[in-house]
Formats: sequence, structure tokens, C-alpha cells
Amino acid sequence: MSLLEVDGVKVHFPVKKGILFDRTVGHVYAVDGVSFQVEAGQTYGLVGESGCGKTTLGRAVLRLVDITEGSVVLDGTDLAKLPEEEMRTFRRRLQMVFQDPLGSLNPRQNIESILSEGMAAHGIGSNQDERREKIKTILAKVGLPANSLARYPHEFSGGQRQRIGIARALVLEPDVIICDEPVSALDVSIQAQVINLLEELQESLGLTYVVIAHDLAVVRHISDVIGVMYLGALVEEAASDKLYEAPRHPYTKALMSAVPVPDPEVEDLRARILLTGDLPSPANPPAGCRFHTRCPWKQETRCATERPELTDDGTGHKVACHWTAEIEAGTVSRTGGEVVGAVREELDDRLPVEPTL
Ligand SMILES: Nc1ncnc2c1ncn2[C@@H]1O[C@H](COP(=O)(O)OP(=O)(O)OP(=O)(O)O)[C@@H](O)[C@H]1O
Repeated sequence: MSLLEVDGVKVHFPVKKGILFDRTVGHVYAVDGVSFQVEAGQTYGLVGESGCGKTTLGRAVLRLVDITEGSVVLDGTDLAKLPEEEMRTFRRRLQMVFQDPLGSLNPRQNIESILSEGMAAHGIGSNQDERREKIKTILAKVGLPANSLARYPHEFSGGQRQRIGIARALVLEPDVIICDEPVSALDVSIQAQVINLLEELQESLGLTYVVIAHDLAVVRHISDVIGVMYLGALVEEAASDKLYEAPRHPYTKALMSAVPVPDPEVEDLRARILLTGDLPSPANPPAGCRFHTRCPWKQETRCATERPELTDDGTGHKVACHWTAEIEAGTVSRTGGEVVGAVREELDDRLPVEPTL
């Protein structure tokens, strides 16, 4: 049994209309049947474009949004079914680190007050002196000076504020931390420091992470397994290195090719070739394969009507696509339609993966 098991989770938000907002006229299918497992001490990376449902899925794991269907099992207990009273204990074991450290820290509270609030609520430390001592230890672990206690969030840099956000999670002694875009608000030079810190803390404290990001490059190093999400569902899942070196789903290949290279011309071409069209609305997702409206491999009838399952190739590499296996086996060939030969050659030279469009 894995420490965290997410099984068939759906989060559908009702769309309300009418003067009293009492009429449900549809649903936003933000998360629509997601399953994954995270082993104790490991990191699961969740990647996808903005709006694909990553944050909602993270919030569903913490039960901060209602789960429409499915289960979230932490250490053998199904959180989706737990009465609110009992959920309190589990809330401490599951913590979240947010994207925007400033927005998630109360500007009027000093660091001691911010960090001790949750501790007091969960009965950690019998008095403030005890809590202060523990906070000092944690501050040292996240690389902040002890004199930070009496200071306020605005007195710190972005990277330091993210360290405070991490410390706020750590003082509660969690088992699992969900890091939602933990570095995307930070300068590139600071991003690596925060990722390294998360890795060090994982090693020394035995933490388990779910790291949510729109950028595959950010989660590549820290993750053991990566799941790629598109419009509320996983389209591919594999060990981090495998996914990065040999992505199988056309959407993952497109995400990979969006990893920046210092040539604006190539980047522009990639964007146009590999991901055409906008992300459809999760309130009105396409029938069949949700990616078919933007997919260079699509075949109208099957892809537009039949939803592909996330299928294991026998090595733990899972992909949800009707054609990947056939294309890889050479029994089906697909051309990219808009892919111009010359551009492909250029991309082949520069991409870390060969686009087999
Ligand atoms: N409370 C809500 N009510 C209705 N729709 C919602 C609610 N929360 C999120 N959504 C919608 O669900 C979809 C998924 O949103 P979500 O924030 O989970 O995506 P995301 O991948 O995390 O994107 P981002 O990186 O921009 O946060 C979006 O279309 C969003 O507008």
C-alpha cells in the first residue's frame, strides 16, 4: 500500500444561474477521474497547462474542495469519507505550500505569530516558549536566521518568504506536503535554491511530496514519478527520467518542446507546430479524447468519440492515447499536417527529444 492513494477522483463544480443562483445549468469538470499513488518518502510531480485542474486536484487531496467522486486514501484512511471532526487530525499530516508566498502570509503578523498559529490550533507545544524553540529549529532547517521571529513578511525577499511558507508547513510535522507551483513566482536564480531545499528536507525528515507545476523542467529533478495532466485527466505517467527522455503522449512531447532554448525563431515555430489551438473549456470538454482538438495525430472517428484509458505498457509507463503504441510499433504512421519538413529538421537537432510527429 502506498502512503497516498488517489483513486478515480472527480471534482465537478456546479455552474449556477438565476437571481438566487439556485439553478444548476452545467458543471465545470475541473478534475475528471484521476488516479495516482505516492510512495512514502517520494515525490510525485503533477504537470500541465494553467487551467488543467492541477490546483483543484491538490485541494481535493487536502479536502479543501468537495470531492464529487473517488477516494483519497492517506495511510489506509479514506479522507473523502471522513467526518470533518476526524479530518482535523489528518489536516495536520497533509500540508500545502503555495505559489505566492506573500499572498499566503498575513502581512500584519510577525513570523513567530504566523508559524505558531497552526501549532497552537493542532496542540503542538504545551506553551509559547516550547513552540518558539521548535520554530527556531525549523527556521534553521529552512535556512533563515533566528532573528526572523520578530520580523514581518514584507521584510523578506521572495525566496525567503517561500522558506517561511515551507517552515509553516514543517512546524506541523506533516507526512505529505503538496507544493503548488512552489517556485513559479521566484527569480530563476532562486528557483533552484528552493527546489534544493525541498530535496534536502525530504531526505532529512522523510517527507512525501506532491509537486504541482506548469513547467516540466521544474519538477524533473525533484520528482520520482511525473503525471501529465490535460483538461482534468492524466494523459501520461512515468518515472521522471523516462518521461523526460522518452515521452510518449503527443501532449507531453509538446510540453517538452516548450522547454525554452535561446533561439526565439525556433521557439516560435515549436509553439505553432506542437500545440495549436487553445485549451478547451473544462465546462464543455471535447467528446472522445480530450486532446484530439489540438492533436497532430488525431483521427476523426476514433479520437473524437472514444476516450482513451491510461494504459501501462508493461514497464510502468502509462499513456492515454489510441495511437501511441501503433505509431511506436510502426503499424500506423501519422503526419503532423502542419509540420514543415525544414522546421522538423531544425527541431530534431535542438530538441532533447525527437518529435515523432
Ligand atoms: N471554485 C470553482 N468554481 C468553478 N470553477 C472552478 C473553481 N475552481 C477552479 N475552477 C475551474 O476549474 C478549472 C481548473 O482550475 P485549476 O485552478 O485547478 O487549474 P490549474 O491547472 O491549477 O491552473 P492554474 O495553474 O492557473 O492554477 C479552471 O477552468 C477553473 O476556472
